[in-house]
Amino acid sequence: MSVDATEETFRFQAEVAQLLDLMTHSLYSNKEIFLRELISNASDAIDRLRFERFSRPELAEEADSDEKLRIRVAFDPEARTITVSDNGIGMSREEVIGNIGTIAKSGTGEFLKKLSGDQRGDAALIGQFGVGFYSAFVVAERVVLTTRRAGAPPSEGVRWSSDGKGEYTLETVHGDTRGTAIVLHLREGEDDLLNGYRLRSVIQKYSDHISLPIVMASEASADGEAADAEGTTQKTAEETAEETAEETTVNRGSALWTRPKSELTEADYHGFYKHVSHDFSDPLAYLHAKVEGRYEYTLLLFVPSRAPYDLWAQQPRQGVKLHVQRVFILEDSGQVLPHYLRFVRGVIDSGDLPLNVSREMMQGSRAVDHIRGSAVKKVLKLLKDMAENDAEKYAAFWKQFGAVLKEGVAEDYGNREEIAGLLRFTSTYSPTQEPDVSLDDYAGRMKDGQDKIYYLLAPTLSAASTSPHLEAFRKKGIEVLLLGEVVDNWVVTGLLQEFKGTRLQSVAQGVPDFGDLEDAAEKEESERAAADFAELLGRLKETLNGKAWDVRVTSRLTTSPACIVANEAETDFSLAQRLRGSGLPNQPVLEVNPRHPLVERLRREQDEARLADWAHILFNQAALTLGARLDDPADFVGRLNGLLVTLTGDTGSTDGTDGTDGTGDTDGTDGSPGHGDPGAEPR
Ligand SMILES: Nc1ncnc2c1ncn2[C@@H]1O[C@H](COP(=O)(O)OP(=O)(O)OP(=O)(O)O)[C@@H](O)[C@H]1O
Repeated sequence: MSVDATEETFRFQAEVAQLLDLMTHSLYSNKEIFLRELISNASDAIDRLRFERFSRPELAEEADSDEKLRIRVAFDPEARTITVSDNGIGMSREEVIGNIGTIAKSGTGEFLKKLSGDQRGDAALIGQFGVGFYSAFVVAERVVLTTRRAGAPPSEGVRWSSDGKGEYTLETVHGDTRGTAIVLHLREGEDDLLNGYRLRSVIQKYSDHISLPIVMASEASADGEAADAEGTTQKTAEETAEETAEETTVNRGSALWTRPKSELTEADYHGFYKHVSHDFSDPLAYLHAKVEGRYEYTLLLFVPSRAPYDLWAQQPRQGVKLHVQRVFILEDSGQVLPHYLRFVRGVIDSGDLPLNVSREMMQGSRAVDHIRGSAVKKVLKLLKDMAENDAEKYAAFWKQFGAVLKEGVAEDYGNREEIAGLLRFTSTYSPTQEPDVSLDDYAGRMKDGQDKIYYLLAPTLSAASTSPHLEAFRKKGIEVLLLGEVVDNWVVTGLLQEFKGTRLQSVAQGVPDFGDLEDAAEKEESERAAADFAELLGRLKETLNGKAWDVRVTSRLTTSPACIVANEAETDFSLAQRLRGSGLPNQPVLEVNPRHPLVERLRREQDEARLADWAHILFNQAALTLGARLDDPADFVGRLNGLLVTLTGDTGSTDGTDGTDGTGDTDGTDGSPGHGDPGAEPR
């Protein structure tokens, strides 16, 4: 290629510079993966070329009759370079600027924040993020990429060059051939890579499953024999015939998912997973199914062992690649697998779709509907089998993806029951906060006479597990599911009001209903307490007018004086709270425990102002136990301090019995307690 005089210098996007720096340090112990990454990109580039040829026939004209789409790996011991080239789609100048030297992935900022500087942890994270092209700098001190876009004239070749230190140069060059060549000028001390045997074995280890041929120049037969003696590569007769005298295909080169399961080892599947997912770790589970009948398709789907970095990003990448007759067509963006299975990676290959299928066409396609239905069922079955046969593995899955799977209860009505069976919760029976209870577990150990599945929603699991609402349930030994994730609201309130015929009931909504678990004596006691406390309740209600919709006595508390619950007709308070963003239900009800000494004492409180202080303090305390925010924290503190000073009796001026507030308050303007706090403003 001849060089054009115009050379421009650009700076890397700040994130790229940061990532490059981290990458070169944290990936060093696994430096060979640069080859896997560059081959993977080359393979994607050829896939894209094949796909574009369907919609742009003029690109097809470019192809020679004997054109062989391939990836080539070469090395030059003299120049100390390794070159990875492909005859795929190539890049225009704009594409080079947009793709190389820029990170266009959503969630990059958050991802970078997670990096700690700890080498091992960062290496795993970076692997998950997808190191891609930049991994070349782990072994290279300079990388030169030369490319020409398919369909572009030879005069529009582009050369990108950088030492990875913050800047790169671009120049226009004469590009004789379509595609991309990446030349790595190795760092000092990396000469062990300049070895055909080594490169072949790295390719076979990481890239054997790439469905395109990866070719290398044939070396002295000893080298070739050594590679074959590894026994990892068996070529088809066709492939062997295609090889030139100078070049041999190093990998097997057939689409892995088309091969019979019996031929494939776990290592084959794991290697392929790393290619499709750009993940470093092995998958947690996978399924490989060839379906024949009305529609014919192959599924090779993986459940990763760790959540991808962008799982919660606005537009997370869906990781299933749709193929039609082995040709890559597009990455699923929700047409094939639903959003709640967005963590699944893999390949779906269909023989029933046209090669020029577009996202729009997929929407109305019966074949796609059928494949989707079957793929979802198979993934749910895979998870069910994992849950039944390997609880530890399933717990690991749940930790990473449980919150996403819960979305399925709302998103996938048809599979609601199956998904509900896969959910795991922490309950009052759990020894730790680990979610280890399924709805079936719960249903299986319900008490005689218990007819509901009880749950408590709270902003966090800790708030749920210490909530006063659980007191009576704990005393009666009734299990309660503790729900502390945002998505739990949607799981229980709207969509999963019952599980296999048993109703779900919040323990913080309406009047507690223990069904047959409440005996006659308890009922009688509750009724008597309601009558005995009627006057106090009326006074409290008046005081809390505008704050609490009602005040009533409850049997749900044993040790706490009060709690806040949602009104029967309301949605569960936790949902309301999150919708409003405040912390309390729209029309909360304050429930007081008639057996608590504080409540008992209040019944005798004659001083209306002091009663008002107690009422507000009880209300706000109850709000705090919900993990809610107080609307008026200063008022709460003022009232509380006022009462504390009264209780200590050490006011310096009064003993609290003279009708004043006993706070040492000197202005005496309203005579109400609560103003002894020097910081509190008058109400
Ligand atoms: N050989 C190539 N031919 C054509 N385009 C390429 C090639 N290599 C890289 N690219 C372009 O550069 C982009 C960035 O590559 P990079 O390897 O950094 O990330 P990626 O492949 O998109 O994702 P990942 O980081 O997960 O590997 C690619 O998406 C592709 O558009």
